[in-house]
Amino acid sequence: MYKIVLLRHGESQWNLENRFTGWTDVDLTEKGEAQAREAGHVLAKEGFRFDIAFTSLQTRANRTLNLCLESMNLSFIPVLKSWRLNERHYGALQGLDKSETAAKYGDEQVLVWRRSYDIPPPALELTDERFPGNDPRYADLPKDDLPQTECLKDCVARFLPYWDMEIKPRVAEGKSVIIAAHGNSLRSLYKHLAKVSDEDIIGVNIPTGMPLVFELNEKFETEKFYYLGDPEAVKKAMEAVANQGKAK
Ligand SMILES: O=C(O)[C@H](O)COP(=O)(O)O
Repeated sequence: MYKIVLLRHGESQWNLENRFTGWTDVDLTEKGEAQAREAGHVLAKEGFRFDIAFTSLQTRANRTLNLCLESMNLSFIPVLKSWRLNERHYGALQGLDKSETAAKYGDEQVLVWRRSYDIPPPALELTDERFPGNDPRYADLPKDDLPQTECLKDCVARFLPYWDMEIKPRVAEGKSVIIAAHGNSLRSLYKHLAKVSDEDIIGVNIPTGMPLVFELNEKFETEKFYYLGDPEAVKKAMEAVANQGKAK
């Protein structure tokens, strides 16, 4: 049996401000840092120990991973980073307040933009300063891979090849793996591992800083998955994420 851990970054500055973030590279708040350390403590207490870690090219996930590993005394393990684990690109919504956007366009429309499987938010213009082609960290990416917006289906399409080629083989050879990434990039992997339908994925919300464990059999089929931590706190945190996209 294999166990892998998925960890969404701790609270970011724009989580706190309730703004659409996507590929905007915001940092953690103090609470987010504390959540990352706490995730490490919980994992250590439950007997987890990692051989290798995977994360995105975004500061909030990178720092969450570092703080988590530090509190587990595992700062020395190899860390592989890829843009394929980045948050789903939120297109022209990036920077906007989620509740204000819901007040303007309606809760239903915002739910579609946030959670539907195949309807992307409005796209950025190529000339927009928020376009990732203007960010040197993506300079080596083929132009066609640079998103102007993404729906979850697009995110699945970029995440799964990385899972298959880089992460899964390490797990298969017996390495214990943690993946520190983002709400929607982790929903992509969640959808795949838990075999969630295109319709049902709309109801899946991943809270910040709470380790999510997947237990997989030899065929890489999910036997069970669960969050570590107090179930009531997890439930509340998931509801809070769902409510972020509603008008006040
Ligand atoms: O990109 C963002 O705004 C968040 O990281 C995830 O947001 P969501 O829960 O609104 O999809």
